[in-house]
Amino acid sequence: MDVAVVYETHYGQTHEVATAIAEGARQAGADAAVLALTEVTPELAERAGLLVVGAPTHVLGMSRPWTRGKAHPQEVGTQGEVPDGVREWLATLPAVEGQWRAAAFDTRLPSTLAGGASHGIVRGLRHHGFTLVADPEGFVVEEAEGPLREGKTERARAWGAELARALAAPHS
Ligand SMILES: Cc1cc2nc3c(=O)[nH]c(=O)nc-3n(C[C@H](O)[C@H](O)[C@H](O)COP(=O)(O)O)c2cc1C
Repeated sequence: MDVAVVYETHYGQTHEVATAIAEGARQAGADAAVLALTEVTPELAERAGLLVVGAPTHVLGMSRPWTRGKAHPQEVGTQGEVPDGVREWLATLPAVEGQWRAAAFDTRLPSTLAGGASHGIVRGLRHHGFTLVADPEGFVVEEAEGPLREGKTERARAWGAELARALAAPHS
């Protein structure tokens, strides 16, 4: 697999962006897969030519158990369980010493004070030794539960194609 687009989502918006990124990567000739956090093993993450990691912004950054609980109050009430988010998943990655490439994105509200989960994702990926091939991207949602702002799906496709082309370029 050339490109693995890994996502956390609670209302489906980040999944939608991840799907569009993979479509764009495929249009540019890459073999791309979209994977939920629970589907990605550290071994698979390490094998992907490019790991693209995305998550919703919660309280200016990556989600935490209590913010995920806010997004799933009915589940917390019944089972007391909140699925892991990208913050916990990043901690499971192996150290890869620079030879593996990655990029990060997030979804966020349309506010200058929105923050962005992608900054924390970038820090986590760098911490594990990944080389970032692009600046992080934020995709705006109109409301917490969506929809994506008009034009963002197209932007995600174009970004996916840019990433695939960066992957095809020689290692720098
Ligand atoms: C508890 C909680 C906190 C949030 N905090 C922020 C925030 O600080 N900044 C922001 O831009 N969006 C914030 N949001 C909105 C999310 O970014 C939005 O729900 C997300 O982009 C939707 O993506 P998803 O459908 O993949 O979960 C928050 C949402 C929740 C549930």
